Parts: sequence; C-alpha cells; structure tokens
Amino acid sequence: MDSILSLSNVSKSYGNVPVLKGIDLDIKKGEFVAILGSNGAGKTTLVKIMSTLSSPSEGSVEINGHYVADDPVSVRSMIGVISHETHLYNDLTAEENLRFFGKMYGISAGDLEDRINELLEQVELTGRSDDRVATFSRGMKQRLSIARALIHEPQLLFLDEPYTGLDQHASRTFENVLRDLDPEDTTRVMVTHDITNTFKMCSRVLILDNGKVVFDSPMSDLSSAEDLKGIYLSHVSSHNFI
Ligand SMILES: Nc1ncnc2c1ncn2[C@@H]1O[C@H](COP(=O)(O)OP(=O)(O)OP(=O)(O)O)[C@@H](O)[C@H]1O
Repeated sequence: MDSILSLSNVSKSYGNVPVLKGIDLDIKKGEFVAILGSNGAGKTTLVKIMSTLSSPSEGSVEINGHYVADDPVSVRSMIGVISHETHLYNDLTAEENLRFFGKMYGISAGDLEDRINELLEQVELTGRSDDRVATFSRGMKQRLSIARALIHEPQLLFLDEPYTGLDQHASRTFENVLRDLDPEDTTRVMVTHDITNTFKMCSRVLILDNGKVVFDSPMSDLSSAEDLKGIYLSHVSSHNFI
C-alpha cells in the first residue's frame, strides 16, 4: 500500500517544554487510524502539525509526496479537518458557508451546488440551510463543520474528538457519514477518548504518551474493546483514565 502521510523525527516544544519527542510515523492510504492518549499527551498538537495548522520545532511532515513546510497550499487542498473549532462564519447561512469553502477549494459552480445539497442532507441540516450559523446550536455547528471539512472530498481527513457536542442521534449520523466514505478515497486519522468506538471503527491504533508513540498496532491484532482498554491503561503513564 502507498503511504499518504509520513512524519520524520517530529518534535515540538512550547518554550522549554517538550510536547512531542521525535515521532516517526507512516500512514498508508485507506487506513483509519485512532490516536489515543491521556489529557496533555500531545494528541492535538500532533494533529495540528500533521494538518498544517502548526509547525514542528524539528522534523518534517510529508503528505502525498509534498513536504508540508514547503508546499502548505497544495497540502491543504488534500486534507480536511474536523476539530473543536468549527471554522465557520456565524454571519453566513449554512449554505453560504459551504459555498464559500467550496469556492475556496476551486470546486466548479455546477458541481458545488449538488455537493452542498448532498452534504446538508447527510448531516441532516437541509431544513436549516438558509439560517445563519449564529442561530445554530453547538451540535448543529459541529454537524455543519463536518460538511465543511468534506466539501472538497479530501484524501486525508483529520478528526480531533469529532463527537464533541453531538447528541446520540447526531453521533450516529456522523458515523454513517464516515462509513459512507470510501476508504480507498479517504484515509482517516482520529483523536478520541472513546475506546469502544475506536475498536469498532478503526483499522489501526496508536497510543501517545508523554509526547511519544508507545503503542502502534493493527486493530485486527486485538481481540476486543476490553483488550484495547487494558493495553491503553498499561501504556499511559498518568492516571487520567478515559
Ligand atoms: N499553544 C500552547 N502553548 C503552550 N503549551 C501548549 C500549547 N498547546 C498545547 N500546549 C501544551 O502541550 C501539551 C499537550 O497538549 P495537547 O493539547 O496536544 O494534548 P492532548 O493530548 O490533545 O490533550 P487532551 O486529551 O486534553 O485534548 C499540554 O501540556 C499543553 O498544555
């Protein structure tokens, strides 16, 4: 399988405090990788670096053969990010937000309207398409941010605790959206604290502890979510149990 994301000796410090320590990682096309770790382990920092939102203090990140540091614009057209920050414009309607981002990614006018309608339907916001985002609940904003992240059909999708703010129904809708993505077309990297879902959905699991990858395994080598929970607890150094 081809590699889509490679990290070479990536380190990050804030001031004198090291947060990531020499991470080497290779992610293949089609993988669905979970990143687990206790609070403060460095998961969000790692995803921000992988998704061009932050620079490493040392080391390099390569996406589809492009070095992120040299060619961030090309890289951004290949990736989507779903995180706590929705990156939406409150004064625009749901539809206008998606149109804005779609145009930014260079989607042609004809394709864009179909894509907007399809995504609004998938995240169950069709009935609110003409309403300003300022009037949305947190969960609705999160659902729209999922549509925003997918508008340009990214090859690599980063999900940082994507369930934040979603109720049971919206979580299921979101899982359906994820399931509908063809793994051949969309490689996924997800930070989460939900071990049961991780075991159900992901093809590979990494555990980050104290800025280092301390466990990396195909999910098929693990027997159950309980097995994964035991491994997690034996690999994290703090007692911030998830
Ligand atoms: N902008 C920043 N300036 C200084 N320190 C930071 C900054 N961002 C993160 N940190 C520190 O880096 C460490 C790792 O933070 P990070 O957000 O990556 O952890 P995490 O594993 O995502 O945690 P959580 O599970 O709580 O979301 C923490 O000690 C945090 O305080």
